[in-house]
Amino acid sequence: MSFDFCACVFALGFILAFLSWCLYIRFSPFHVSVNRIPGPKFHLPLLGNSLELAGGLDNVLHMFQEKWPEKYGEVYRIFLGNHCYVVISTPELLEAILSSQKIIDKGSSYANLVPWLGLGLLVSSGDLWRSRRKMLTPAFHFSILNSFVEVFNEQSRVLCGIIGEICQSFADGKSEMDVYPLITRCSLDIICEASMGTTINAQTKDSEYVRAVYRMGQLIVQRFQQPWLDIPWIFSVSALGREHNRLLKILHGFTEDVIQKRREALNKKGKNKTGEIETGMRNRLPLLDLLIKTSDDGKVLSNQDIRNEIDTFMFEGHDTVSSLMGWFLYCMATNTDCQDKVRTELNDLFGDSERDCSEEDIPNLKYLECCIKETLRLYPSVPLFDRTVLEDVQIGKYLIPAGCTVACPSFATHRNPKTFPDPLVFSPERFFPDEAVGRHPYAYIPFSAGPRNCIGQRFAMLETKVVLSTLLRRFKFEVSANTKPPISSTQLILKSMNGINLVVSRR
Ligand code: HEM
Repeated sequence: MSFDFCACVFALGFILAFLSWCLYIRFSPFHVSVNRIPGPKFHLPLLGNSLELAGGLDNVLHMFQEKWPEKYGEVYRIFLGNHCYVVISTPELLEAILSSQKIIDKGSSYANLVPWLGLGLLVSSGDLWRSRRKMLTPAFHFSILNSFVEVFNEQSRVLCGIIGEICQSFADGKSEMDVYPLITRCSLDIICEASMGTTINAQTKDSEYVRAVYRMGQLIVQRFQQPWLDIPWIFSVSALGREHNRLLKILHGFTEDVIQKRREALNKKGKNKTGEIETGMRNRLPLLDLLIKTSDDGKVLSNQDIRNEIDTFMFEGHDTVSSLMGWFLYCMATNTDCQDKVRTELNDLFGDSERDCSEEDIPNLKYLECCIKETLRLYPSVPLFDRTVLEDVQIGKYLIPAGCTVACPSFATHRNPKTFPDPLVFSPERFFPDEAVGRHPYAYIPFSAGPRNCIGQRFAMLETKVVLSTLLRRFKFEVSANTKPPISSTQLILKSMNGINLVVSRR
């Protein structure tokens, strides 16, 4: 066969395949439904519309939450690979999705988390999720949460010590620093103690485990950017895949070791008269103790089940809180009038005293709470989360066919001028009770909403109030005119691509 003939057959085959593809995405029942939803007219096989996401991680945030909603509206659909995402930022339609007891399964974007987190609470679905959620809810009872205030204070003091030392090393007691890594290590120490009852001293010591937690977060995002790594054998032979497996060993090894030691310690301490395990830690009940207690020696929960839940809390419970605290300090530094108002509130409550922030102080930190809420409006730690639709569902005027993923872009939802006038202005007063009257409950969803909302919401609010009030009592935060502002980006969590660089000085 001549070369020309082969080239003709190939060209013809290509044209036929292309035409079939065009017919398929125009007339298949699935596409007939999704094509009624606004979105790009065409998408490529295997790639979908992913090419539009090319560039840095800041572009992913920009396309999903600014460019596409601007172009297509509050409901649009997009193909990533061959998968259809329906992105919804209308509060009424978000309510229909998030309050549903049927649409509770997570989308395919969570798959990369499974090797590390297994089928822990964040990733699991159906009855497994229902039973675990019920089992874990008591761990977040306010009486247990309040017992962690002591840990929040201890770690806040360590953080202040570290920041104070950096400031002191400069003649004018003022230093520009990236506060993000410092805050992250503080929240890691806190979540480790709360979930495992173990101190890792991430703030003061180098640790293989801490390095592995950091690196795993980055690696999961890198994997999203390289869709060919979704093919298991390619991933397993790639440099990233080999590193992934090495990190998994460290992460799982650490958690397994802690579980084993804690089990032994609890067995030694034995049980008190009421059958409760005595932890020797006053009222403090790390999540691990609850899980070991519930496990009934492996009959209800295996060691791996326990590990999955602990790893989930380590993942969900530190990066989200660090993101919030980092952006909060940035908002304070750029809105000094608000920083002054928080400080006045703190002065009224604590005066010059160096005492800890107690659980009784928490309800009095009203303006601080509004500032935290406003930070989460502008910079929601989880800027996009999703649900898989297992059965066709009518949402507003659109039929979303089974197999689609519905994405909830809290970042875009929170910047909608219809619900939040002058959306880019930092205004904590929006959360004063009078101002919030009449606002749709699903217009503000930093912790998601409905049955699959964040189980750690109260924990996070309590932790951030203690840590941030302690920081603002001791330090002043400003921005330097010469430093570039943070570039927000989606890295599962909303992070700055260039750190959070602030000028910090002692008060
Ligand atoms: C500022 C802090 C936090 C924010 C903004 C936040 C936000 C969220 C959001 C939006 C979800 C829903 C995700 C989805 O549907 O895919 C979620 C779920 C979850 N969060 Fe948080 N979170 C925070 C802190 C925490 C903390 C401190 C913990 C643990 C102590 C935690 C544990 C979880 C878990 C286990 C889930 C899965 C719940 C389920 O599916 O039933 N989160 N969080």
